[in-house]
Amino acid sequence: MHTYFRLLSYARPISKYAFPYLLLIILATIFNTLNIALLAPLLSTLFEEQQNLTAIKPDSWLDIMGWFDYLTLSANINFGAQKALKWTCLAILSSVLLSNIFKYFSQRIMENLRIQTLLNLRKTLFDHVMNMDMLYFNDQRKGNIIAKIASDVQVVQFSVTNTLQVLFKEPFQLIAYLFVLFAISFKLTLFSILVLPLSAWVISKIVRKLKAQAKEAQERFGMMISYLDEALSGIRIIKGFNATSRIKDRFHQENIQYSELGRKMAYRQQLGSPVSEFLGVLMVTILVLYGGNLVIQGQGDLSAAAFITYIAIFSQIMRPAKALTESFSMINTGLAAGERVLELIDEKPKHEELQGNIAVKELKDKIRFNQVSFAYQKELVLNNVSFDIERGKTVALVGPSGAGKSTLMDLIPKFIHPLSGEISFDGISFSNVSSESLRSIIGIVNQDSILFNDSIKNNIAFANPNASENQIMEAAKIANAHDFIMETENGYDTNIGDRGVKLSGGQKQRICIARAVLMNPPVLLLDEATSSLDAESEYLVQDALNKLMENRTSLIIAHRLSTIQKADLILVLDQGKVAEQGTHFELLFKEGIYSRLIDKQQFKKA
Ligand SMILES: Nc1ncnc2c1ncn2[C@@H]1O[C@H](COP(=O)(O)OP(=O)(O)OP(=O)(O)O)[C@@H](O)[C@H]1O
Repeated sequence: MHTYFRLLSYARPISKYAFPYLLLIILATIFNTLNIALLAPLLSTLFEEQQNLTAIKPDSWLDIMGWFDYLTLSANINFGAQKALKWTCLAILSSVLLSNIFKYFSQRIMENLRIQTLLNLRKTLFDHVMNMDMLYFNDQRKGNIIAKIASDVQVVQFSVTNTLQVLFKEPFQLIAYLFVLFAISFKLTLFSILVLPLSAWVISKIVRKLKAQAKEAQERFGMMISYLDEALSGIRIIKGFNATSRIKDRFHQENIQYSELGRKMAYRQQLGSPVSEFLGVLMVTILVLYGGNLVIQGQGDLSAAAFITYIAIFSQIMRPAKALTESFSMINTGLAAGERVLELIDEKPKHEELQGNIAVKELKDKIRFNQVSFAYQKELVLNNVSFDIERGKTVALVGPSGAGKSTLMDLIPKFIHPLSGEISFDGISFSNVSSESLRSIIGIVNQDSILFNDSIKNNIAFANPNASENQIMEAAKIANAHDFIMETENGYDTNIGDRGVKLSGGQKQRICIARAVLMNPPVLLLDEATSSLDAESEYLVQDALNKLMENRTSLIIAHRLSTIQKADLILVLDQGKVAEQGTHFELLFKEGIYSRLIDKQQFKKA
């Protein structure tokens, strides 16, 4: 129940919807009940003996059936049977019309509430995911997150608001029907109320298992989205490795399992309806036998018309009862999805306390690493690393694969936080520096050029959406990208496809460089591409990078000898430790790891 109310809190302000909804639903219920209750006067108008009619005014206003009889009989006596029939029909018709008008507007209100919940919940989820720290995504399946935001939320809003609708509406309808039933025959209604809980018990037995199945199904769906995402983003590799049939098979297996679960759930869900229908008819039969006997024996004051009306209403009473039980079966699916959604909302960023609130604007002196260690799990990936990145200088990171270069670089924009030791920015501890301000002065140019399915213009202006066309063009010129951009179909407005598929490797890199040029950050983090480009493209990229690095403080994961040679400081990382540091010639002279790396020609001679 706690889950339910938490989910419902996303429909805030609920009072905005609740009061008008309640009012409309009460009106709709009254008129809906009236039009069935009017069956009795209709039948008596048709079948009553037309002689010696006397209309008796009922004693209490609560005796509605008595009032109906009184009014129709009065009409019958005063205007004749035909006119009375016309009046009754008109009353039924108006009542149906009014009930439907109120029902329609109540549904509109509920729809607004549904949309509001969906909007709020999805926004909260997405905002929350975007605020999580980078390591969170390490342990998460992307598909699972997508499934939660895209589909679970939909299930939640549907089932939660639907239950709300049923919970608000059907009890009123139930009470209204019961009220009329009691008005027709107290004895018979008392008898039937005793049999009602039986059907509720049988149905609850059927739906109990649904929640666990629903949860499993949603998790499977998340898995399927994950496979789909991996398959689509890795399509080139999959085809290249002739792995299409294996991937198809894996997806198919997942699809089968998901469908199987869906089938089991549907079977169980669908069992609810026929069972409750059968139980309903069973109860009506029992009533017909019992009540019919009362009528035949002339016991009690039940007329034939009242008895038929009674049966008509009683068969209707099963509908709200059925809707209630069905919505309880559906709420299980909703709650299972709700728990998955709330699980994500409750996930807290691991290092919230290290966000810091001192805003930095520029680097005046240096970024200092003082005995910094870091571990993703247990094993130290960085071990007591100390060095300075001085303003205006270029520091190159070199070392074998897995040495910890990218990890070290991720520490600077505070994507991850040191396990021990301290990083400081102009003497201010990183834990006090606001991540946002820090990131606003850091430009990142990555190996896997992250581009979005948008125009070239918008991709370059990503960090600076208010940049003018001229500024964008200038940046592209510095990044040696302007010429090829002009050759594309729509120039700067050309769409580059998913992750930039329509561009070559070198072109993608130059767009990323243009993006950094436009951002014009004082500090630059650069991961030099390892993928080989042709000589021409290589030259253009390298030239663009050189221009980008001019007059900036840069930390580079270097793969090119030319970059390394130019660096003010080279940091040789090995198994998480700074094995050597110095300039190119100092390190060559040492004849340590660095000179061996150079000997092995691990660097590109660009
Ligand atoms: N997100 C992660 N979760 C867990 N372990 C990680 C993660 N990223 C890297 N590692 C591990 O940390 C170690 C250092 O990795 P890192 O990527 O920093 O090395 P690198 O020097 O940049 O390597 P390369 O030159 O191959 O990119 C490796 O052993 C790697 O397995």
